[in-house]
Amino acid sequence: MERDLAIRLAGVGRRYALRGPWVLRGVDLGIGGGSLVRIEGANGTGKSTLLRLLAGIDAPSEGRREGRPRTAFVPERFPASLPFSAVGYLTHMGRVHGLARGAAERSAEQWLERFGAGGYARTPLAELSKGSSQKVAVAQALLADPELLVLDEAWTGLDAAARAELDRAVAERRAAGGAVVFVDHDPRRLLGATDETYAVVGNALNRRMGGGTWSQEEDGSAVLAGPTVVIETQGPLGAELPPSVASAATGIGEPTPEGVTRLSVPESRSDVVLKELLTALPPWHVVTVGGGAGANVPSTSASSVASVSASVEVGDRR
Ligand SMILES: Nc1ncnc2c1ncn2[C@@H]1O[C@H](COP(=O)(O)OP(=O)(O)OP(=O)(O)O)[C@@H](O)[C@H]1O
Repeated sequence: MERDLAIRLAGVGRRYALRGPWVLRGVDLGIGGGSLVRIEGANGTGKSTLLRLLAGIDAPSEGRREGRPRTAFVPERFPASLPFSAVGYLTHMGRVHGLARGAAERSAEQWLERFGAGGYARTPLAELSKGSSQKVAVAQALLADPELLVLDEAWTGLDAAARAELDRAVAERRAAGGAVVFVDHDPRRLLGATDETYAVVGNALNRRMGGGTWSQEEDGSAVLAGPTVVIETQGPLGAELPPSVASAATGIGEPTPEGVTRLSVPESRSDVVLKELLTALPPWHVVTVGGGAGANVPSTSASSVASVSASVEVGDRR
């Protein structure tokens, strides 16, 4: 494994029953030390499944998790009925993470203070409000300085001050060389700081590149506003996508064994992307062009792409 990678999933698949449907398949994901990675996707696509695999609290049905960083996880649902006080639970977790008792107690109290929950330190977990138990869930993950911090909707339920404190804690972890992977329903969460964004689509993980305007659906899920176009394209054997195409795409699928790559592109940029593909040296073959989320364009076969191809002038080549 490369030295600077905190963790890698290699060819990972997960399904919950023998011969059941694959929730995830063929996931290759390397997370570098110090990086901040966002995972997104519609409800039920497998984001939490992916985070549990990264955190090592669930095992892949196929493929491997490589690397053994000291890992902490904030689950989507915190088991608030555990028979502990807040500080008792955190001290216990500190010891599980390898801290001595005194250090665990000090760290527990400091993190509760930081999240504005110092006043609840002696309160039984079962008596805490939802927001206060979320503070304990977050403190639990931070108290042992993890090398890999995995956050599943960790901001949900926190008040504004605690959300800002968690943002600061994420920045501190990264500054110390730790990697942070997160899922959050708010598309603006850590927006300027995120190094990479991946979307779970189908049962695959697509790296999302380029811009796009995010909006929020009524159910709280995030969607890319504006129509998108799906382009299937086949390049010369082993060729990388032209960089201008990669940066314009909002989603890039893993190539099929035949070398066909599926791209999601904002409709407003699809003409430019098609032109870039067709004028690349050597050119990429456009297999299909079709409507993605909210797209106005009907699915078309490659033959109708000829009109785009015909309008491309070689002089435009960059
Ligand atoms: N322990 C489990 N046993 C059986 N099926 C499961 C289990 N955990 C998740 N699944 C199934 O796997 C699929 C993906 O679930 P997962 O919770 O990973 O999605 P998600 O993208 O995090 O969803 P959400 O956005 O709603 O939180 C769903 O169909 C879910 O029912």
